[in-house]
Amino acid sequence: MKERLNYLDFKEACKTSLELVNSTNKTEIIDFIYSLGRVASKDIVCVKNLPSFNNSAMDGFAIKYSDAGKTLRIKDTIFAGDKREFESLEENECYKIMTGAKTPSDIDTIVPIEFCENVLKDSVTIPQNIKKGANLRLKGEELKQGDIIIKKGEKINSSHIALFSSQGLTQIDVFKKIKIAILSTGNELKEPWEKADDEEIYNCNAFAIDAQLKEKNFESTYCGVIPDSLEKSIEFIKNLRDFDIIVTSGGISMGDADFVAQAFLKCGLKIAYHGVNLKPGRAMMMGTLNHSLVISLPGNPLAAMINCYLFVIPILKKFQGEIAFYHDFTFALNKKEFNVKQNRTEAVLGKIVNGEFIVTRDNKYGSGMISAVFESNSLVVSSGNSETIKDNCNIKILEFNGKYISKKVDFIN
Ligand SMILES: Nc1nc2c(c(=O)[nH]1)N[C@H]1C(S)=C(S)[C@@H](COP(=O)(O)OP(=O)(O)OC[C@H]3O[C@@H](n4cnc5c(N)ncnc54)[C@H](O)[C@@H]3O)O[C@H]1N2
Ligand code: MOO
Repeated sequence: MKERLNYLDFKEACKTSLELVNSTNKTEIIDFIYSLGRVASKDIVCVKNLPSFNNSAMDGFAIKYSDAGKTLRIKDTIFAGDKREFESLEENECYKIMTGAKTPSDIDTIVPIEFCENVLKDSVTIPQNIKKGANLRLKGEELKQGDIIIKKGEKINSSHIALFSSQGLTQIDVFKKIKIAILSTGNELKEPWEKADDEEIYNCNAFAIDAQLKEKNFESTYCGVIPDSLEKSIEFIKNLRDFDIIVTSGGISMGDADFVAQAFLKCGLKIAYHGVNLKPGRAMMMGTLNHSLVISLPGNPLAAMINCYLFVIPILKKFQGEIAFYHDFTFALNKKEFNVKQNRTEAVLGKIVNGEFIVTRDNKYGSGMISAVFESNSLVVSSGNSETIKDNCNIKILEFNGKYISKKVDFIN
């Protein structure tokens, strides 16, 4: 008789998976315009005060507050980019000034042009009711030299790129992209560009996994289908040495053609676990092979996609050097009661709309289905301690587009 998989508790499997992973230490310096989505490998600090000189926030008049309510002589006009040093103002004098222009050192207030009266070529009447210090942007008020713009391990987003440009920082230290191989298994598979007859199915897992990884900024290489034979599988695996992470799907369960675990073992895999007490997604294996991490997902597409989301994304984030790699959850009101398995962690698909969660197809779908994932945008993970998830109560939800955080939180209901 075949040995039953030794199922690991879901929480234990999540913990073990992440413990197997160390952040990559390979770094490179890249041009800032290509740094979007990459992970900073060093703290990057502000090198130029922001702003780097006192300047006007409005088109208007630069005055001394003590001259409010008076008609003032316009001494000169200052434009953005003007590098001249301006003389101190006498009483009853002001400068006309444009947005972004450097302010003379003795002025303390800017009055927008539309608030002034009698605006002539050489004089203007300033209203009485103005606020001292208004509309001035002060040197270093946003960021000072030495302030941290992005910390090591943070993912670079569009606001970081704005800051890099504002600093003239064109060379950014990032972690090198980790190398990920994606493999499928099964003689029944045809590639989407081949012709599949009724007894054959199209390979959907490889492309679903690749797309999920792309959504989170990872690049992967699709290496093809591992053949359903031990010898050929071993040969195939030997050619994957260059990859940091090898993600497979299928061939991991109890079938006579399920060679994946055996083939990896023959190649030297050290198994961390094989089987998780999770529905769907029980057939899951993880281990290390030389310098690579091997993650074997179930063949059933729905289970493969859910396990990719639950396990693979946090693992890759940690490997890539990100500090925020734990799933974060949100609360939502459960609209419809549904049944869950007892004594087994269950990941239930649903849709969260305006803060309300609606379970997909009353939680009655098979782990081979693809459309149930397509109809959903989130997951509820139940503990196995009760039979139902009641309606009209707040439950913890993992959104497919959810956030990742640096501190572990318990997202299980
Ligand atoms: N006796 C047992 N049988 C099964 C068990 C078990 O514990 N005892 N577990 C079941 C569960 S749960 C799952 S999940 C599957 C997982 O099996 P494998 O990971 O070995 O996957 P396969 O048998 O290779 O395939 C399962 C199913 O998925 C289809 N598949 C595989 N790869 C792809 C792909 N790239 N694209 C689309 N579809 C794919 C494959 O054709 C099968 O229909 O085992 C259960 N059985
Ligand atoms: O455990 Mo399987 O992974 O339900 O489909």
